[in-house]
Amino acid sequence: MEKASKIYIAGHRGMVGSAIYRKLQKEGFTNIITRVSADLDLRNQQDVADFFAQEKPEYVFLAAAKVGGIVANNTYRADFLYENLQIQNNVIHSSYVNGVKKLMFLGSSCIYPKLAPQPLKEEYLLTGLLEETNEPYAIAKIAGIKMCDAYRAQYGCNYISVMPTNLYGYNDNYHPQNSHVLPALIRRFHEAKEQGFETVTIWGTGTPKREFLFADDLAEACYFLMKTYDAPGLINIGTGEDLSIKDLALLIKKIIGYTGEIKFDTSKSDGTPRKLMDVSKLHDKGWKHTIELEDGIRLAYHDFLVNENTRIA
Ligand SMILES: NC(=O)C1=CN([C@@H]2O[C@H](COP(=O)(O)OP(=O)(O)OC[C@H]3O[C@@H](n4cnc5c(N)ncnc54)[C@H](OP(=O)(O)O)[C@@H]3O)[C@@H](O)[C@H]2O)C=CC1
Ligand SMILES: C[C@H]1O[C@H](OP(=O)(O)OP(=O)(O)OC[C@H]2O[C@@H](n3cnc4c(=O)[nH]c(N)nc43)[C@H](O)[C@@H]2O)[C@@H](O)[C@@H](O)C1=O
Repeated sequence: MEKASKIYIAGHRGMVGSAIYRKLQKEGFTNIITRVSADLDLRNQQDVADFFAQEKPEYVFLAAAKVGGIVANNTYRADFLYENLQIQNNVIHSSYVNGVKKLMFLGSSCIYPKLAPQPLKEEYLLTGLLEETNEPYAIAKIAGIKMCDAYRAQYGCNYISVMPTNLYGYNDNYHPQNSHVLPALIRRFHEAKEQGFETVTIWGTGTPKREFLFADDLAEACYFLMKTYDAPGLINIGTGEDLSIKDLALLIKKIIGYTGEIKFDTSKSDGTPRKLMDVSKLHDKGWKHTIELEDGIRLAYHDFLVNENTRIA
């Protein structure tokens, strides 16, 4: 990628897309194109075809998707399948039709079988049943990986698939029901502290383990891989370290300074018991994360506070 290369970031306003946008701007790229969903609904095949024919980007970061936590995934099963298939089919196909040199598709760690051996190696894909709560989303993501590989096989497209672990950071989604666990707990502990609630309720048993990568670290990895990785298949992006939801809650409780009690609502699903990524393939290529969890949570909490008054949901 040259500094004047025409780069399209699909989903540039999202947590991941905005982190990639910041990274490319910091690196001095001068020809980045973006569209908000109100102006270009990526579910609309003709509008996407017209956009690509008109703009002809050379590089594409596909960070647009319908994204949410375990309850959102399990509630809007049809939307997670339909919208993500539509978005990725349209962007990947229109990229091929218009000669995009390289495209990066963002998948997710949920593509792996629920009970696969840990840590998760890339070759474990499709070796077992998926976690029920986010199967629609996972099926869509797996289809995206296979579509990139199929367009490489048939048309020679250099379209790569990267699998991030759970992410958090600036511009995260703090919706009380639809968000992921880390932003959800930042908001819940903050509001409990501000309003003097005696207890904070965590969903599930607190025993599942999760790995968390700061979104700006992910953007660094995406930039690194867009420059250096040209292979079919998939590559994991994570920290290689995980912790239990209970320990995550205790860490966020400490950082926010909440002094009440924690309760567990075991009527809510735990989801996958563990999904620690094996990141040796990425480490062997020369990239490692730099932002550790406690520092990252402090940065995310500050961002939450700064944007608290303008938050819609
Ligand atoms: N958050 C996480 O923990 C993880 C995320 N990922 C992946 O990273 C990518 C980005 O996730 P994240 O940044 O968290 O998500 P966000 O919800 O923060 O951002 C999603 C973006 O997608 C855009 N979008 C959604 N639907 C449409 C549509 N119909 N047309 C056009 N744009 C649309 C939105 O655009 P607009 O703002 O203009 O409406 C938004 O900017 C996704 O592929 C996700 O699967 C992978 C692993 C973990
Ligand atoms: C990135 C990844 O993210 C999702 O999978 P997930 O990691 O299971 O998602 P989650 O962050 O929502 O939950 C993690 C764990 O945390 C527990 N938990 C406790 N209390 C809250 C809580 O208040 N909110 C949420 N959301 N979870 C909570 C929750 O019960 C679960 O045990 C999918 O999008 C999947 O497709 C995917 O790609």
